[in-house]
Amino acid sequence: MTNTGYNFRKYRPFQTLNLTDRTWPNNTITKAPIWCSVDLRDGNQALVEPMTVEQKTRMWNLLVSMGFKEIEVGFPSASQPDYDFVRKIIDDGLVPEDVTIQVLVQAREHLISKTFEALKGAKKAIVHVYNSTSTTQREKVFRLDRQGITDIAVQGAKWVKEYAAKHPDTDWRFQYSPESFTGTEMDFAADVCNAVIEVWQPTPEKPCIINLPATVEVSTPNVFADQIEWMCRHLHHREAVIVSVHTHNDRGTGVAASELGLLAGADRVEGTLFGNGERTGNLDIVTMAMNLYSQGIDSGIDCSNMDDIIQTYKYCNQLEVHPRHPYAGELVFTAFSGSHQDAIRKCLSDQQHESHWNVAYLPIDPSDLGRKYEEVIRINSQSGKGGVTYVMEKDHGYRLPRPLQIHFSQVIQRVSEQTQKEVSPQTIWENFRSSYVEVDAPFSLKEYNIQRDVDKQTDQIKAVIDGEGQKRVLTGTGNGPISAFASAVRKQMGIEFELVDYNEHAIGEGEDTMAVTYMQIRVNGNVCFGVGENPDIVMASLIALLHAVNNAVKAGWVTPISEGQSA
Ligand SMILES: CC(=O)SCCNC(=O)CCNC(=O)[C@H](O)C(C)(C)COP(=O)(O)OP(=O)(O)OC[C@H]1O[C@@H](n2cnc3c(N)ncnc32)[C@H](O)[C@@H]1OP(=O)(O)O
Ligand SMILES: CC(C)C(=O)C(=O)O
Ligand SMILES: [Mg+2]
Repeated sequence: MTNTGYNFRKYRPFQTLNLTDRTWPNNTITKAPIWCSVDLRDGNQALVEPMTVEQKTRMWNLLVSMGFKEIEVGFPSASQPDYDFVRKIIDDGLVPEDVTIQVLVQAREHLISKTFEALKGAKKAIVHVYNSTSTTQREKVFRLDRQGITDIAVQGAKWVKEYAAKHPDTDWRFQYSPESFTGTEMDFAADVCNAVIEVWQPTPEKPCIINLPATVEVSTPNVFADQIEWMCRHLHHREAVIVSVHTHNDRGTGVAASELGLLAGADRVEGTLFGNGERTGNLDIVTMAMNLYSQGIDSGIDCSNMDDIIQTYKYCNQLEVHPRHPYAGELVFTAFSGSHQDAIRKCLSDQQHESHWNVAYLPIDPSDLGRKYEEVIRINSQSGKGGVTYVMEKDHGYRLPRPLQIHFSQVIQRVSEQTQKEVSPQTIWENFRSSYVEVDAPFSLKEYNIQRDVDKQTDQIKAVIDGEGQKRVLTGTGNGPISAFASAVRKQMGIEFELVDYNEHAIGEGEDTMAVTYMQIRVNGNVCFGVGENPDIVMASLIALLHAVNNAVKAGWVTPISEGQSA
């Protein structure tokens, strides 16, 4: 039943910006931005249970190891764990020389004072002060006009500057965010930021950061890009200002908005691993970094141990990573569908001849992220011959000829339809063996002997076969061992068949090398397959032929005669 409150008329469209001379659509991203992880602050403040100091330390170590050079470590004036954590990384010397810690604070003096107390002894730090500037917040929350909101920002900027001056041993940098920027009129956003910039008087040598947040994502990313381009044009001392974007994901386009923000002139992005953060989350830095990586750009962020990153993320945030999460999810490199598997298998086998990664359906090489190729192709009822063939070759070294690929994939298709489940590589292997390799009934080959007549170019075979309670000695002649054996089977066992296809290859190495042979026969219009393996290639071929014959007998397509009967 429809919920009567469900009414789109309750909402109005987002405001766009009339920026007709926008330049960002013509730009491309050619280098990584300055990254700032806000996992320990924005991510943390959105958790059901905020991180303990121990969890924060684990997350910190991960972020440092991944290569982040700017890390917002908390809101130390807000809570004891945040304060204690900041003290811990400073007192225990856990901050590498090339990493700058950042902390967030409201534009309120007692909180700023506490923040500087928390940072005592830091070699360098970014103090990030914010206040809300949007129309809604001005009217409903702060009940102040534009001037009143500007005064809060300017006062906050002054306090930050004054407290910094009292602690000259630290190399300070300042950051300001007009919180709820995307809900703010652009002229006012620029005015507030410029007022703050004028207080700080940044220089190119000592720039400040103006961070423009989509605190709530309210528009399509192109509108956000217009806003960023407009701000970049209107900020004072642009050469001394690092423009940063901080996107959230309310409309599901947090990554797109940050990427377009870079096209529009931003220098820096704030975000979190896998996008953990308020409501629908922040910009997902893993995705954005991997998007760059997959374009041949050094992202500066090391995601090569993706499973370790996920483990730490889960432990610290008590959250899961969705199986479809870009680059990281358990299923994102997996193809179940037949045509995808076929294309992947063909591209992978040709990849060695390519100068760059060129594999259909796989935007990057899964092994770059520590993922195994076993995860790439998995088999269910949507899979065709490509997937089964891939598993047989990748896991076991069996290069099935095309007709057998088609036949065997139908065997596996039936298994998956019956079980209505994914078919594991182990089940594929067991079915392969029971269908073609371990088919020693009703007949099995015990021994054989070949005599070659060099003049006539023929082979005469004598083969001993067990089956149906008797031992038979078959003899036959042909232009090779297989045709000699085939002739003996036809004549002495009364099994009429046509040899359709024969393939073989070696498997294993050195003393363990085995011949694998694939035999396809036609019996009364029906196709049967057999596979033989043996160190001796002739033996392997004869076994394969007998396995194909056994399959025909088992299917009831032919009835062998007993010894003594004539064919
Ligand atoms: C978009 C973001 O992610 S912003 C970051 C949000 N993160 C957090 O809030 C997490 C940590 N925060 C906290 O624990 C608390 O907010 C504290 C401890 C910092 C402050 O708590 P409180 O003193 O109770 O204040 P609270 O945050 O509720 O703010 C209420 C008051 O501060 C004012 N205020 C809120 N934000 C700001 C700001 N950025 N600058 C100046 N004043 C502010 C409000 O107008 C309100 O004033 P009023 O009491 O006169 O009506
Ligand atoms: C504090 C600011 C930057 C923030 O997290 C937001 O606006 O989303
Ligand atoms: Mg935020």
